[in-house]
Amino acid sequence: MAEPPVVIWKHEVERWLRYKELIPRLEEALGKFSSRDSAEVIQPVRTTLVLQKHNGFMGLMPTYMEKDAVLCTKFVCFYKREDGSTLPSTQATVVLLDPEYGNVKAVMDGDIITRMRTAAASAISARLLMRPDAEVLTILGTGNQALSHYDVFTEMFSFKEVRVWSRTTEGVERFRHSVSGPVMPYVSVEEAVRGADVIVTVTRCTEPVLFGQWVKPGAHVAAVGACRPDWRELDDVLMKEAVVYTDSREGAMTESGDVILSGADIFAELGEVINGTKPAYREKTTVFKSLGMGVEDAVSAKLIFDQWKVNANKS
Ligand SMILES: NC(=O)C1=CN([C@@H]2O[C@H](COP(=O)(O)OP(=O)(O)OC[C@H]3O[C@@H](n4cnc5c(N)ncnc54)[C@H](O)[C@@H]3O)[C@@H](O)[C@H]2O)C=CC1
Ligand SMILES: O=C([O-])C1=[NH+]CCC1
Repeated sequence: MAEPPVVIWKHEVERWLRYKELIPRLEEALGKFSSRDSAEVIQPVRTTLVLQKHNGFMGLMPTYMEKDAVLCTKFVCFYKREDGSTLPSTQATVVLLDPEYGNVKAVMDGDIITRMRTAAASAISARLLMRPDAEVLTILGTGNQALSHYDVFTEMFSFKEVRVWSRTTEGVERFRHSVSGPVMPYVSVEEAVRGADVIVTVTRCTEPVLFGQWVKPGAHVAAVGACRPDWRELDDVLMKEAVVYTDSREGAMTESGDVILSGADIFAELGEVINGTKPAYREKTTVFKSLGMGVEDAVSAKLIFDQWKVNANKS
C-alpha cells in the first residue's frame, strides 16, 4: 500500500534547495524539454483560469519525466495587485506523485521553489548569453523575485556594480536592507539601466518599463514579469532589435505580451542553446523571455524530496 503523502513546508524547502545542486539539474531539464523527446519530458503549456473577482489567475503546471520517474504539478495563483496591497502577488503549491501508482508522495510549499528556479533559469540565460566582460547588473523591481535574482546572480557572477530600481525610495531602501551585499539604489529606470551589461526585469508591470533606446548594445536582458498575453515589460524597439530567446516557444507564443504584441521573432529556446542546436549570440543584444515551466518545478521538487528522504531516514 502507498505511504501517506508527506508535507514539506517552507523552512524545509529552504533547507534542501540549493542553487549549487539546482542549477545543473535545471540546465539538463531545459535541454531535455527542448529535445521534444516525450520519454524525457511531457509538459504542456500551463492551463490558466481567470479569477476575475480577485484580479488574478490560477496556473496549473503538470509535468511528466518518464525516464526520471517524475510526475509533478504546480498550482500557482498570481494577481495584479493594487499599489500598496499587502496581499501576496504569487502563491504556489507543488505536488509530487508516483507515476506508477498515481498516489501523491509529497505536497510542498511552492513559493521558494518558484523564486529559486525562476532566478536560476535567468542565471543560466546570463551565463550563456551575457558578454564575458559584463560588469554592471541592474535589477528592475524589488519584490521576491528581485531578491532571489540578486542572490543567485551575485553568487554565480562577479559584477563590479549591482543597481536596483523601484518606483519608490522606500522600495529600494527595503531591498538594500534585505540583501547581504552592496547595491546602488535608483528611482529612474533610465539612469539605472544606462550602461548596464545585464538587466533583469522582475516587476508586476503591465505596460513597458524598459525601453530599447536606453539599453547598451550587446546587453543581456532576462525578462521575468509580464506573463499574460496583454502584459508588457519591454517595448517594441527592444523586442525587435534583440535576439529573443525563451524557455518555451509554445509558452511564449501563448502567454507573453512582449512577444505576441511586438510581433518579434523567437530565435531559440534556452534548451536549444544548451543542446548546441542553436548559437548563443553573446556579442548581440539578447532577451531571455521567461514564462516559467513545470519541468523547472518538477526537478526542484525531486531534488527536495530526495534530500528530505535521505535525511528523514537518518533520524
Ligand atoms: N517567469 C517566471 O517564471 C515567473 C514570473 N513571475 C512574475 O515576476 C514578476 C515579479 O514577481 P514577484 O517578485 O513575486 O512579485 P512581487 O509582488 O514580490 O514584486 C513585484 C515588484 O514589481 C513592482 N511593481 C508593481 N507594479 C509595478 C508597476 N506598475 N511598475 C513598476 N513596478 C511595479 C513592485 O513594487 C515590486 O517591486 C510578476 O510579474 C510575476 O508574475 C513570478 C514567478 C515566476
Ligand atoms: O512559472 C510560474 O510559476 C509563474 N509564471 C508567471 C507567474 C507564475
